[in-house]
Amino acid sequence: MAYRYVLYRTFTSARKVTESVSDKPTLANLRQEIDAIDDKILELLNQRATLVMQVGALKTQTKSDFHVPSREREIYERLTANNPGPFPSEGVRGVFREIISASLALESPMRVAFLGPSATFSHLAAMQQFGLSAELSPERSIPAVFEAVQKGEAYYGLVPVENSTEGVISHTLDMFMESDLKINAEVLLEVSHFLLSRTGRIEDVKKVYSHPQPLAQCRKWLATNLPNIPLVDVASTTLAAQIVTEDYTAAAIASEYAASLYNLKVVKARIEDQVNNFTRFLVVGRKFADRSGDDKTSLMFSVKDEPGILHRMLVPFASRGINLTKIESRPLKGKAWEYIFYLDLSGHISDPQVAEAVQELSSCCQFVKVLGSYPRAK
Ligand SMILES: C=C(O[C@@H]1C=C(C(=O)O)C=C[C@H]1O)C(=O)O
Repeated sequence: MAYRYVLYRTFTSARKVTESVSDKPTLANLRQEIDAIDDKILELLNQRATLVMQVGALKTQTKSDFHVPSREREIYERLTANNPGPFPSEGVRGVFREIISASLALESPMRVAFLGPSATFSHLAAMQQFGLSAELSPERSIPAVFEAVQKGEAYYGLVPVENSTEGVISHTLDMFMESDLKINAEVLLEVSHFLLSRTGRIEDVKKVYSHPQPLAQCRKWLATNLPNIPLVDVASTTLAAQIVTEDYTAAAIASEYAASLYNLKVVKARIEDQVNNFTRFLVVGRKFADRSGDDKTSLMFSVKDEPGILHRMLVPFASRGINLTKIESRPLKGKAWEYIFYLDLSGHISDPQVAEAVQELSSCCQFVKVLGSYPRAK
């Protein structure tokens, strides 16, 4: 019923405006109306920017951080929940992400280090999370991303942590052994691979370049559609795209964004063997993130080697009904057969139940480190 009402309201109000211009809507009339609405949107955006600048001035006086992800999350949630349509809610989030990104840049462009080079999936994830007004800076390695944040050269760092088909990226998890940076957000990105070339014609392809992971994820498609064509491993999908710009007989497996960046044509879209291929990225910063109301907490700990320890380390969570969303173990360097555990759970470290469970866990651990509490990615 609500949906019908919305449709009725949308069409009746649109009709009224149309009638005021002409009885019969023409392309020119409709565009005139759109222009008038765009002018209003622009006026409102400027009113909003003035308020954001006032907030910035207040925050400078109180020496508080300008960027507040929990407030941004609240804005996205409220607007998508209240959106009557037909404008899609996914679009609402995208539009407001850019509005907020541009508002933050009014203060000073926010610098975010990511695992480069440009046009890789980490770059796409950084754009998805921070919008186009953030200053996105590619780094050569995962440790270099952490270092840029540690030194204050970047406000945040973004690194991949796991892929739904290839599993965990252990290099990122290992970084938390030495680094005290905190996880401030997680980003989920659907990974889709595109076959790109200069001509866009499959019959011209005599060689395929890519990073070993996309080559592995597209193995079946390649064997069926390009049998006997040499596959060449290179350091990144971006490098593959760059090589292809100079060779008409080569193709690269890379992102759709790489096609627009390097002016390549799409030979075939979405060639991954497994649909629903997602990569999860972590955003790291120097401080803990505030509670957003729907958060996850990541912990890292090592336990004493004794009977029943695996059971004991889970009891503090099970007894409080805390949901564990992931558990991973990694060998403790320099200590054969001793392990570090990584655990993700539902809730924020400021929730009394979560804080108590972590406290109880420490009684059976050699050490516990809270890596961060952050909004759950949707
Ligand atoms: C304006 C604020 O500061 C920043 C900008 C925001 C915005 O454009 O809405 C939201 C949160 C902050 O990252 C605020 O905290 O309200």
